[in-house]
Amino acid sequence: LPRWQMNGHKRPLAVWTSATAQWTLKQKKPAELYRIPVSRPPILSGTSLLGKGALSTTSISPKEVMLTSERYGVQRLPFSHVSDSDLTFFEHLIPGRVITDPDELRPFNVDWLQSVRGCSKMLLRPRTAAEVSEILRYCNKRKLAVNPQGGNTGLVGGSVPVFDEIIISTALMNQVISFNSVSGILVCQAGCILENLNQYLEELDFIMPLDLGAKGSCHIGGNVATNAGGLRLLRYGSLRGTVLGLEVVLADGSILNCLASLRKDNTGYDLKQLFIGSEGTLGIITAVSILCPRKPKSVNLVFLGSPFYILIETSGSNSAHDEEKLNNFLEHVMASGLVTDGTVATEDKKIKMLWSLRERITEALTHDGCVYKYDLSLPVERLYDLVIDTRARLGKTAKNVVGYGHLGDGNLHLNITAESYSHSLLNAIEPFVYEWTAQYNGSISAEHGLGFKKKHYIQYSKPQEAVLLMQQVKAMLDPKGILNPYKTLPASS
Ligand SMILES: O=C(O)CC[C@@H](O)C(=O)O
Ligand SMILES: [Zn+2]
Repeated sequence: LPRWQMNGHKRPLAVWTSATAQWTLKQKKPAELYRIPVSRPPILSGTSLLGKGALSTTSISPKEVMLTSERYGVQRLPFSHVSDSDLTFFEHLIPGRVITDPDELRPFNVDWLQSVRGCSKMLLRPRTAAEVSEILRYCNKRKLAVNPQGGNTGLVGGSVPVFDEIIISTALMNQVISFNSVSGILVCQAGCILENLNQYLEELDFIMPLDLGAKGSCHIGGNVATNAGGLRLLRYGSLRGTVLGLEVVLADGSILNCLASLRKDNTGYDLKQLFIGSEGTLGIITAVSILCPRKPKSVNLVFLGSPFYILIETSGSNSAHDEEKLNNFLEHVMASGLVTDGTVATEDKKIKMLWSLRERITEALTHDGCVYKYDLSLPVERLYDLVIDTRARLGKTAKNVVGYGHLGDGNLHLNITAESYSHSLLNAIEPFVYEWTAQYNGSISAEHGLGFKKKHYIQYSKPQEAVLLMQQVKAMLDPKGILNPYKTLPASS
């Protein structure tokens, strides 16, 4: 018999507040008030990913990750090399915020998955858009390549340098600029950590419109730059809808202030959309204006099982009404035999516990060995077929082939594990997975971006004309190609 655990415990209603909290750069620092541990713990013991808001302590990896340039055989483009006079310039511009110590630099050169590694010799920690502007103006003149970096939680190798690009960290740009509790519009700097922003908003009876497993480390600027999807997309829509404005520093150092806080604005091209999802290749996002929903007064989470497990969260304003609707749904799916078991949670602690089962799958997979990740948009009815076909194709050459994701969004996370990295396994997976996806007009990157690892496969999801136009836009905005090179787009032929 199904074991329904209908939890009767009700949480108190959130306290209404009409106060408009105005934060300025000179006021309290929310990111400091809400400093919390990172959600994604280190993969290898001894490798620290702590302290993205502050510099990590020295960490020694027991097994050094192979250099990206060696593993993938990439040639360095003819950018300048950082010289002593460059160092003097940056130390004068942002004293005490130029990192050159190799031990301190190590975690910023390696991605969270420990799958790609660059060899940057310099990390800069600006606090303001004006400082980012000075940095880029100088780098552009000197033809020094840069790698913008937020929380370094990306999964496609987009957030770490490929060679010796200068890392520009957003970590110290962590101030809330303003929040309007009538409109729900938050304006903040790019380096605010997603979870800190959510906690800040919850106290004001609002929430962030996005939520990710990496929330404890990822920065809102990085979320926007990669157009991160996550766990609330089905409910609140993508960042392409909720982001109302951006402040961006362009390759030549000019500051594009499109930080509008308007729900409607039809004056010309919507330039902010160019930077959403551009992965730091067109400009560095320094501030974000984002529309935040009210904190729901009633939340229900159901964890259901048949051949698959599924988590469904409902959020609304009337718990009696919400529970009645949910119970009708549950009776229906149970009676039809679609669902054989499950549990319902309304209590905060249990909701968090159930969500952590879902949020920590990525981390769990890293314990199974080397992980090959695919993030695909497919027609929902085809979603799992790819897992079955991949399993059949790879046979024993893979350890595990698993599929999970965001069913409501038609987004499959296909993950293949093996004892160690091998070119031959990679060649058995790619382009098979991309061809499979393209035959159903899917997308080869639903929400993770193309970064370094997927840039050569863009043509499986975009026509040649679109790729060409993207390359032209890139050449116009960044003629010297200094912004996050080797990422997102294949080199123009
Ligand atoms: O690790 C993955 O493949 C997916 C990561 C993330 O997008 C998730 O939905 O948990
Ligand atoms: Zn996901």
